[in-house]
Order: sequence, then C-alpha cells, then structure tokens
Amino acid sequence: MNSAASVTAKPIRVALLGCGTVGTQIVRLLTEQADELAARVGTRVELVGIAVRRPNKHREVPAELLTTDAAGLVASPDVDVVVEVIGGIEPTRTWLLAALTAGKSVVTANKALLAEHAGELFEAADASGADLYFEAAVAGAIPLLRPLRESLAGDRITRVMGIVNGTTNFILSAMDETGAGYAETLDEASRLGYAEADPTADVDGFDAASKAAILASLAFHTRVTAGDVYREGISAVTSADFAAARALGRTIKLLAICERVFTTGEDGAPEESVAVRVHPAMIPRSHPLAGVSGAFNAVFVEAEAAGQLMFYGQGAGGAPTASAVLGDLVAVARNRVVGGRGPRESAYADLAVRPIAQASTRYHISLDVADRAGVLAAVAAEFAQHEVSIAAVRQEGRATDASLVIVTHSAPDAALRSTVDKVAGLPFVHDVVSVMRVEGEDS
Ligand SMILES: NC(=O)c1ccc[n+]([C@@H]2O[C@H](COP(=O)([O-])OP(=O)(O)OC[C@H]3O[C@@H](n4cnc5c(N)ncnc54)[C@H](O)[C@@H]3O)[C@@H](O)[C@H]2O)c1
Ligand SMILES: N[C@@H](CCO)C(=O)O
Ligand code: NA
Repeated sequence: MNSAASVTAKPIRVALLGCGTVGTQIVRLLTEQADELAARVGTRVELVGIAVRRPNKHREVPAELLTTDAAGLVASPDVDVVVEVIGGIEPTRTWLLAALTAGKSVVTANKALLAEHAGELFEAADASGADLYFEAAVAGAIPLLRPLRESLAGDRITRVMGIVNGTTNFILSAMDETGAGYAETLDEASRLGYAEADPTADVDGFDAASKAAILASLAFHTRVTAGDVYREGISAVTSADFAAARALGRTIKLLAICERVFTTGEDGAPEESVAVRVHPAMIPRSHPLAGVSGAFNAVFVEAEAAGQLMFYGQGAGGAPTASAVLGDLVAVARNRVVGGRGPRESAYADLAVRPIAQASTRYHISLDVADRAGVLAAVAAEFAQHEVSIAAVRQEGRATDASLVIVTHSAPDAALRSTVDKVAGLPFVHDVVSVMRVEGEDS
C-alpha cells in the first residue's frame, strides 16, 4: 500500500485506558489497519500507552506499551487523544476530566459515565477546545449517536424507541424461542461475552436506562441523567407472561422509550417535556423490533421531517464495539489534523422530565377469575372508574374458572396501576397471571 506516502502531518498519539473485551479489539484493529487509518486521517494514529490493572495478564498486546499508571499516562505530554474502555464512574471521570481540561480529545464507550456526567465533561471539552465522542456507549457498533448529533441536527425528533441492551434481548429471545430458564440463558450471555462483569446492570435495566438518558439528551437537546429514567428490568418476566403474549400474537422485549410530550399548562399555554422509560413490553410479532433477536440492538427514531428511521446491528461484543470506538477515533484525529472540532453538547431546550405516573401507556392484563355471571361487568366497572378505556377483552371458560385477558387503550400509567391493584383485590379474581405494558400498536 502506498497510502503512507501522502501522510505528512504529525502523528496523533493515543493513550488507551483499559484492555478488556473492547480494549483488546481496539489494539488489534489499530495495529492491523495502521496504514489504512493513516490514509483516512491524513497522519498516523499511534498507540503510545495502554493503562491496565495487571500487566502480566496482557500477553496479546505489546508489553512496552503497558502501564498501571493511568493518571500518569493521561497527563503525559506525549498523548493527544485518550480512549477510555474501562467503564464505571470513578476513577474514569477524574481521568477524562483531566484529559479534556488539558485539551486532549476523549473517545469513550462508557455509558454509565456519560449518563451521569455529560454536562461537566462537555464543559471541560468546551473550555479547552477538545472533542468528546462516545458512539460506542449506546448500541455498540450501530451508528446512532452521531446521526442524532449530526445528521438529524436539522430536524425535530419526536420519539426514540428501541432495544439497546444485548444481554437482556438475548435472554428474552431465548425465553421466547426455547422456553429455556432465566439463569441458564444469562450464563450463556456471559460465556459469549455479551454480559458485562456484573450482569445486574443489564438485567435490572441500569445499562438500558443509561443509554436511554444519553439518547433522550441528544434527541431532544436537553439534559437527561440516568436517575431521571423510569426503570424496570427483566427479572420479573415469567414464562406465564410469554404464554400470554404468544396467545395474542405478541412477544416481550425490554424497550427504551424516549418521547417528547406536548401538554397544556394550567394557564392554557402549550408546554413541552420529555418522558424517558425502560421496561419490558409486549409488542406484536409483526413489529420490526419483534424480529430483533439475540444480542442485536435496534432503535426507531421518529422525526418531523425525516419520518421513521430504523438503526439495526450488533449492540455488544468486543469487535463491534471497537468498530464504533475506532470510528470516533478517526473523527477526532481528522479534527486535529485540520484544526477543527466536532459538535458541542446541545442542551439548550432544558426540558422537564415527566414522571412515569403521567406517561401515557397501555396495559395487557391476564387474570384467572371465577366463571360466573357478573364477573366481567365488575372488572370492567373498575376500569371505567379509573377512566381507563378497554380496547379488547377475551374470556375463555374452563372447568371451574375462566381466563380473562384485557388490553387497554392509552391511559396515564398511574391510573392503569391503580386499576390493576383494585382488580387484583376483587374476591372473584383468583390470580393476576400477567401484567405487561403494550407498545408498538395504535393506541
Ligand atoms: N463489552 C461490550 O459489549 C461493550 C459494549 C458497549 C460498551 N461497552 C463499554 O466499554 C467499556 C469496557 O467494556 P469491556 O466489556 O471491555 O469491559 P472489561 O471488563 O472486559 O474491560 C475493562 C478493563 O478495564 C480494566 N481496568 C479496570 N480498572 C482499571 C484501572 N483502574 N486501570 C486500568 N485498567 C483498569 C479491567 O482490568 C478490564 O481489563 C465499558 O464502559 C462498557 O460499558 C462494552
Ligand atoms: N452489556 C451491554 C453491552 C453493550 O453496551 C449489553 O448487553 O448490551
Ligand atoms: Na453506537
């Protein structure tokens, strides 16, 4: 290849923090594609140090680059760009703030950090003129954050809905397809490298909530942090829920949903806010998200002018995530070569976040009830009392009792919850078999 001949600028010197699942793949790609990357950037991209915890564990990377002194590596005058793939809030927050303050651009895959501290990281970047890129933090390899920050910056995004956690999608797909148990499928996700060191971040929805916060912030030009996101994980999803879903031609997915909400204030003036939530939901099998299985991710974006867009691909795994990191690294390196910068934080809209109780949702409720006259009417009366409109009812008599399935129209989540609580306490309701929100259909 003669591409190196056209490369004349000073090399871009890169420090890598962390060399685990993703970091190892970054080193591999940087090494294998060195000449091509140099041609694309206009100068060589050189790895000058790798901060790790235990150097003798990393036989696959050049030993002379390894150090246990991450802070020292970040502070080194020989570093232009810091790539962080350790994860967690501290000490990475301190190191990345130090890098940005010193004018060093940062590329990170760290959703937990971005979902909590984007504001101060961007402030540090703005103060020094450095870049902050984090495409790998949401939906791994899928180009999603840069399309939101750049390609769709001229449009108004109204809704973002998707599957953004590969581990839970893998588990839910397996529960649906094979009927396998929860623990068994979680083990397999870990073995394949999809699950992070502590799987509770995935199964309890923390990982998806961090990603939802990042997506909502970028989509609606406001600041949403992980704590603003309503979160339910998948640990309470049962085979009875899947059976109930299957009976109605649906499946269950863990969805991240970010919505722009338009309401009228007490003074009659129009008000705008955002609702951001992560929870399992039933969706029709015909919905494009229903076909997203295993560790794949997919995200729908609805924008006023663009209409509907769908982003699909590998949301986890070493190499796919490293692809997104390398893409960001090329972008910040190019910016350095021409003396430019990528986009700053855009949080001007400063929108309030609505609590889940006020969010408009639909429920699917499956009950075991006594099979006698007046039961359906009494259950329906509870819904009417809470002003929850019923969209469909299916009742099936059995020997001594009956199965009653109710799907509602959209209603405030708080009203739906109170209705279910009331219905569960009715004397002829023997069991609440399944309660699940419904998405992806007309309300
Ligand atoms: N694995 C994925 O599929 C994936 C996908 C998207 C984003 N991410 C994100 O990428 C980051 C890295 O994920 P991973 O899967 O590679 O994790 P990992 O646990 O495999 O690797 C992290 C590495 O950082 C090292 N480390 C921890 N503390 C350190 C310290 N103080 N100094 C130096 N090294 C230290 C660990 O020893 C480990 O080798 C996380 O932020 C994660 O959320 C991962
Ligand atoms: N643990 C995450 C990795 C990607 O961020 C997942 O399962 O999707
Ligand atoms: Na991505």
